Amino acid sequence: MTQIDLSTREARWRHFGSVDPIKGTKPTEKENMPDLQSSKKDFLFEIEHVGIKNLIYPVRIDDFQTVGNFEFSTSLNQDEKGINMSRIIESVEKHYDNGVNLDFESLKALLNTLQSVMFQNTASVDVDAKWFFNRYSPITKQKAVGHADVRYILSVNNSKVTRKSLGIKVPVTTLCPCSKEISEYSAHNQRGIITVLIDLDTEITLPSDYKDIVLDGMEANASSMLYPILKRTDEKAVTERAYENPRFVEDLIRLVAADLVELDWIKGFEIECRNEESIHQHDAFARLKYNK
Ligand SMILES: Nc1nc2c(ncn2[C@@H]2O[C@H](COP(=O)(O)OP(=O)(O)OP(=O)(O)O)[C@@H](O)[C@H]2O)c(=O)[nH]1
Repeated sequence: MTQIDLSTREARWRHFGSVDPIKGTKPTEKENMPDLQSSKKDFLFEIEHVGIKNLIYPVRIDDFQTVGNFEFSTSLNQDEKGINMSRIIESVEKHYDNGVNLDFESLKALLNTLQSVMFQNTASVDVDAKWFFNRYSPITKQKAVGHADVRYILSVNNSKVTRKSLGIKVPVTTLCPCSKEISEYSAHNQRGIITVLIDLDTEITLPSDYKDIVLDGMEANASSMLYPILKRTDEKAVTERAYENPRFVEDLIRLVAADLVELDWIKGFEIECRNEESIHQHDAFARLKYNK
């Protein structure tokens, strides 16, 4: 076998089939490239939302750094072919400081940047992230880090906020009331996953702990909330609390709704609880929607 010198990357690439680029005929300088997106004529329809989704970017929630999955969009007029999508991430970068702050004020500032660089009246963001927080065990008060999923949806039209929504998803324990009622002893319980999507009043200033208030409404109404650390005294308390507070999926969403309905900064909501049943292969669920 003839010996080929494969000591450089280039030599190895060639060896594996790489070839030189062809001498092209199209311009390579930006100023000479056609800007198709910016071409103007009648494109039949205006578009409500055009943008990017599944953009994974670092975010900050309270003291924790975490990861956001973003959808950003703007409107597009009938006479414009396309948006300049690279400007979306350029706008995100303008508001990036060791992560994008996940709160409504910071997202609004980001949307205002997007509106101005895109020359569009409306802009929207829909972002999901893991929300970490300190959680203390119920009796021994041992601290650990718990988490829920949080979602922010914000839309602006000119200087007006047209949609402001908060979503939270958290797992809890639900103990079956029927099983408790009919059995000589014990009761089956399961992991319930509660999801709320709340339509917030855009005119009312939110309390600083709005996320915690909603999370408390979701967890405190369950048979038990979940804890990262439980010592024996904690485990006894959690087990007995669940037995004392049995909940169907229907009970739980109604009790969460009763808490949310009292809050004047909430205009409406959708709540779902899905129980991963421990005595079935299927799940049980209940969902309700309420507008004040
Ligand atoms: N509008 C549009 N852009 C797309 C689509 N698919 C990919 N692109 C993006 O087109 C982008 C490049 O276009 P622009 O953002 O307009 O780049 P540019 O014209 O050099 O940017 P500006 O100098 O800000 O005008 C890339 O970021 C691609 O991701 C699509 O379906 N529609």
